[in-house]
Amino acid sequence: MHTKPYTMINQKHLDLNSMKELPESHAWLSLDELPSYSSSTPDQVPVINLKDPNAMELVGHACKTWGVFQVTNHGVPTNLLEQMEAAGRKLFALPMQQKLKAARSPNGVSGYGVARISAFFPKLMWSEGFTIVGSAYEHARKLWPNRYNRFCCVIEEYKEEMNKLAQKLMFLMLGSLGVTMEDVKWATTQRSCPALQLNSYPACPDPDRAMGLAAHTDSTLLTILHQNNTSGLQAHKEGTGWVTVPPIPGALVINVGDLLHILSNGLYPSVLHRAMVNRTQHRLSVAYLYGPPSNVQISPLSKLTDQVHPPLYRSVTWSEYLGTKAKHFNKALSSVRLCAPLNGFADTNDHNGVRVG
Ligand SMILES: C=C1C[C@]23C[C@@]1(O)CC[C@H]2[C@@]12CCC[C@@](C)(C(=O)O1)[C@H]2[C@@H]3C(=O)O
Ligand SMILES: O=C(O)CCC(=O)C(=O)O
Ligand SMILES: [Fe+2]
Repeated sequence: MHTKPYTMINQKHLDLNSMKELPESHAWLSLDELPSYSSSTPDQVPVINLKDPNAMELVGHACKTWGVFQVTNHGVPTNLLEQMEAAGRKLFALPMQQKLKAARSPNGVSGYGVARISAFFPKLMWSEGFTIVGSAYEHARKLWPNRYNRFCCVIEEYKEEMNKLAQKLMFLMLGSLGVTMEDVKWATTQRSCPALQLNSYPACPDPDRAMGLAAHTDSTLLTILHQNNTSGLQAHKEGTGWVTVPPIPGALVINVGDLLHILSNGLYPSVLHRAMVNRTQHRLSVAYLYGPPSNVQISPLSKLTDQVHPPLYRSVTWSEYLGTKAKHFNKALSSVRLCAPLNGFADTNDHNGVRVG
């Protein structure tokens, strides 16, 4: 019987795990499109113990200065993080043909596939992803016809714990701005429809020319990221450049997303981040993308605006913003901006200039 060589299932779904060389389709010309500044004191992403009596103040400061921080003592059981990681590992270890049974449809949100931001770049990324919005059941059944139950249970439990942590973080982030949960009633009264994004970055034969996940901001209020023990996540800080967010066992990474940027009227800028790959280790990450209920209008909080600080953004719903992001990618935030910044320069987060590939 004639069997086709397995690596190329279709143009976009190369089996990266079996590649001995970097194919041209994945060879990026330049990975460093944004400047890095040398500094004698290395700048490090803050690590915050959520049981610290000053946690609110520390969170506020981290949101203002970095837009990213790590949290410890967050209340999510370590064994659940381990189970989630194991579930992701099991999923990505399936044969490509099996994974493609749960492929994300061209206009769909959930399922297996390449990074959806690939459409904005001339080169492909060294990663594969699996997105879950709502129930994982339909896709899990296609992946494991007789044994999908365990996977679905872990996902549900993980989402439940992440939702609790997201609420806690919202309380701290808004509290540090002097805003109460009363001022944002939807945050406690209506449930949001978060997304879970599992990312797999196989070991790469030529990591200096490959990109795991290109620089982007998340469209969320906040994102909670669990990374395995392999580094790769980098955050961009104005005046510093790209900084690695090192894996700390048991800690979770928190990103400020575009909707919190809008809600805070730019006081908490969303963080530009990317994932790099390495030669020897397989990296795995799980992102919980948390936003408001999809049809709630999000605009700069009135407590944060006055005549001197006018609202900088028009109101948008999360679902509208996701559409804008899908169309304009890193220009989405400036596309909903009302007034030009006072300094006459682009929005701090207007990363239109990011050129890659
Ligand atoms: C809710 C969502 C946010 C997201 C688009 C999505 O519908 C589901 C996946 C999310 C993700 C994860 C990787 C980075 C990102 C930019 C992407 O392409 O898909 C985000 C999207 C986002 O935050 O806009
Ligand atoms: O893998 C990572 O560290 C980053 C993942 C990420 O940015 C995302 O899923 O939005
Ligand atoms: Fe992200």
